[in-house]
Amino acid sequence: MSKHVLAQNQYGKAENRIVKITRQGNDGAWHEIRDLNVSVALRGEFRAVHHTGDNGNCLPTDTTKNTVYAFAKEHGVASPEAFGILLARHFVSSQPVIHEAQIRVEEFTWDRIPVPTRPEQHSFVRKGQEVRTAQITYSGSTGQLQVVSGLKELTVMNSTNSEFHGFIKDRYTTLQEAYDRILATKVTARWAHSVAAAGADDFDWDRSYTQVRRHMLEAFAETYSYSLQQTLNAMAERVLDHCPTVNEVRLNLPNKHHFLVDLEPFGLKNDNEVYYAADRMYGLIEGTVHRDGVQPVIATSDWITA
Ligand SMILES: O=c1[nH]c(=O)c2[nH]c(=O)[nH]c2[nH]1
Repeated sequence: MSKHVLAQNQYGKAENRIVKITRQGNDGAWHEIRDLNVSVALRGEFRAVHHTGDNGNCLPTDTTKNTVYAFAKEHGVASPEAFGILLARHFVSSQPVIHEAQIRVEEFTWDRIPVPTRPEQHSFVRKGQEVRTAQITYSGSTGQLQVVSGLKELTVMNSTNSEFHGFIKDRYTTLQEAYDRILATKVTARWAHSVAAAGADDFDWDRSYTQVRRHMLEAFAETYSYSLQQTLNAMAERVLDHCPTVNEVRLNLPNKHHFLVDLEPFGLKNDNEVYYAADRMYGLIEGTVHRDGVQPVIATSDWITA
């Protein structure tokens, strides 16, 4: 007989990252997304589980994770509250030993990227302002002024129009070819200006920033992508094409992987609807694109994380 008392206890799978895509319209081209972080905590008759190693009352945390993904497919995600209520009720009503369930939901919200060439269907930018950056170097001896503008933490997603296949396969390759995947990245961008020191005071830096940001977002949204590398190049080229004072663009793009959840074990078909949003590890795609004949100046050695 133990002298100690097992007091409050709970368990479950925390931080299930889930992206649910709902396709609407006759052709399914209009996408709605819900991007959630769902944590499950179960409370109930778990004394034996702790004391004797008898797991007869233990619904595995792995099952609670599967339930979250399966429920997204079966019931959809009407709202964080509605989804949480469904899950909490399910755990308590389906297992007599579970007396209470607490579901915590964080929702990451997204705006649509306005695209001039088509309705805003499947391209999104995460809500919340990015961080704008600027690095200015002025040399007293040469009188040279170098301005590198930039931004970081601008998270974007295309919920379709992205493929990745035809890559090298060696004995360590397990990646399946993808013909319709989510493409998401958190953009770090820097661009160097050719504005001469004499003209720097009259230059409209705010307007320039807005233009570069818009062109990068439009290129991200409009590019039918066969790799994030191709999207990187398209974004940088679009800026160079439209912003004459920009000489060079460097982009650091972590590939924020979204993996299709296997719902077959639960008799459910996953038609590219329910994704697991992984935060680590991630592909990191980086590159500089500059005008021909221009010497690149932007550092390539920065430490970028997703
Ligand atoms: O767009 C991509 N580029 C890659 O180089 C790569 N590698 C990988 O595993 N997935 C992807 N996706």
